Amino acid sequence: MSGVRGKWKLIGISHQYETVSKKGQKRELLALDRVSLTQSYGEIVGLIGGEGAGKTTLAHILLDRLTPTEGLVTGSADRACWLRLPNRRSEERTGEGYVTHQLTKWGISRKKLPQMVEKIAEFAELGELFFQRIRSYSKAEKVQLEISLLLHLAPTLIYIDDSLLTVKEDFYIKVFLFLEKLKELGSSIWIETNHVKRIEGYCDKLLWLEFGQVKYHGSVTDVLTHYYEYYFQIQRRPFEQQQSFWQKGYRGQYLSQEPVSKEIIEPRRPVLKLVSSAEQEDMEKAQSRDASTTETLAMEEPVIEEQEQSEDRLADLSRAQKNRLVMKQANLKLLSGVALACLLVGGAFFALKHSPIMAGKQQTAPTTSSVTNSQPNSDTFPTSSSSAATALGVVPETHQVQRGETLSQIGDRYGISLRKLRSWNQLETDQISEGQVLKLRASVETSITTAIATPGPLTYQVKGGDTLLDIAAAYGVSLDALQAVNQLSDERIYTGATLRLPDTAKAPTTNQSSEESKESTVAPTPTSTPEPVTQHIVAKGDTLYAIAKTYGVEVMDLQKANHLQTEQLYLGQELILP
Ligand SMILES: Nc1ncnc2c1ncn2[C@@H]1O[C@H](COP(=O)(O)OP(=O)(O)OP(=O)(O)O)[C@@H](O)[C@H]1O
Repeated sequence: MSGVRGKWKLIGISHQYETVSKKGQKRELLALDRVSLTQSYGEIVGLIGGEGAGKTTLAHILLDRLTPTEGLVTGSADRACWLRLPNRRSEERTGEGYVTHQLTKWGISRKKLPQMVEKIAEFAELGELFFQRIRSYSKAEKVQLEISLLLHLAPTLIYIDDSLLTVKEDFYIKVFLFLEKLKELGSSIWIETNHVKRIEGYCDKLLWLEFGQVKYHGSVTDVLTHYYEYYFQIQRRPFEQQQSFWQKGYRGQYLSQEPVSKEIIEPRRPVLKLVSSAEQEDMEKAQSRDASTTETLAMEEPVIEEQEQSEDRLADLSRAQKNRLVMKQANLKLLSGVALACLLVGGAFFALKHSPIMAGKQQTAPTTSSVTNSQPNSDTFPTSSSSAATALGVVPETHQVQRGETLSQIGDRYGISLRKLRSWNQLETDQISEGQVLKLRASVETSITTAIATPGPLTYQVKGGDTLLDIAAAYGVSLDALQAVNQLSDERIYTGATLRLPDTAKAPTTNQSSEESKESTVAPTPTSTPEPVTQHIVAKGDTLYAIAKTYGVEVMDLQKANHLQTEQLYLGQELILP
């Protein structure tokens, strides 16, 4: 195999799945949300994050088995494969028969076959078992067979899942020693795991995903510092609060609460999937970031496993969702459109310049955007422009209407349905005027805060992603009370619907758990002066700036009071209000 140099570049990768509830309700689930990073070849990357964080989805995209709904992937892998156990049909073969069959499929010549089979058998440490049917193997033995085969194919991209953890310790170490050799040859190695401890010593980098978003990507030490701090903060809270916290994050991944029309279900056309080698070469040259040469970008269809992908996905879905409902993860939406664009444009600019598709899109620059927060990412692109962000599918928070623009044009530009645009901006018609600032995202917190800040009837207009529980918690009323005043028999609510708030509703505290809210139904009315608040618990979507604004304090004072060196916040973090 020839050595491979260069980098993977993932720019604004998003992926949506259509899910169907037991009641037949269709909803869009954002499994990956604007994932952007660069990752050098020749390194082992540990992919961590809770169940349903998007690891497998990302793997499918890297392996070119799935086209992301949005975003750009550049990378070079002329032999890509991942560790999957032999399927049922293959299990009828002997280890030897299976290995021979797979090697033949990969185009290994007849001459080389016997020698390679022998090497693989030796590495697999299966002894006589190698000549018996795979169906009699234990899971660990199947993994030993499969990983030995994969390693000897010397792939340029190898994706290893958690099943590697089932093998005995000495075999495990042997695999990593072999991976070190592959690294030297330039292979990209991605290892997915929910058991960080087992892999941390072997990885060069960690990529931590939570609810489809990149939390951190960088050195093992850096990422783990944040990773443990994050989980520690969550674990310190009472169990009910933890559950409510995970559930909230889980629900937040759904783009809509109501049945979606066909228009929304259909995935948006990806901006660009793989760029050609020439384009990538141009991009890298122009960036002067490295003098790497690029090889063919066509990722070969891995023939190692023959299982139907759809079957796997269904299994994954039920497992992930079940587990997550019990308790997992959190969603800290740290990336904003423009902050992300800042990371992207350096790399993106040249891709845009050299890609005819992107070049066309560059004309349509969003005119406004607002920064919420950015997130550390060790490999980032320099400076930004909003046009690049738009072209890459990175949507800013707002858009200022230009002369002659229509709502539908704006929707098309950002890939947002008219229905969502209307609902997020509380538009009764499609009439918009020049200079008007339109929201391009739904935000429970923002809308709740706005609602309470504006004197008027005690109502709340449901936004995409809201749940009844969130709204009840935010206003400090019980779920029952909210259901009762709105005569709701269940928790279903629809985007755009106007909900009455019980008279006991108080100023929103978005970080309140549902349990807390149930206990605090006796509260001042929204018109009365709220009690002085001394602390704020960081909730989803919070930024230091937004918190400071809400409480009428200076960002610097907030930082000082909480000894914060940066603007980085964590979900559940308790902030003292100066
Ligand atoms: N084919 C699919 N259709 C609908 N939803 C899906 C599909 N595949 C995955 N999902 C959902 O997308 C989200 C991300 O799933 P993914 O399998 O990528 O996560 P993961 O990090 O690999 O999780 P795990 O560690 O449980 O394997 C989950 O909520 C999952 O339920």
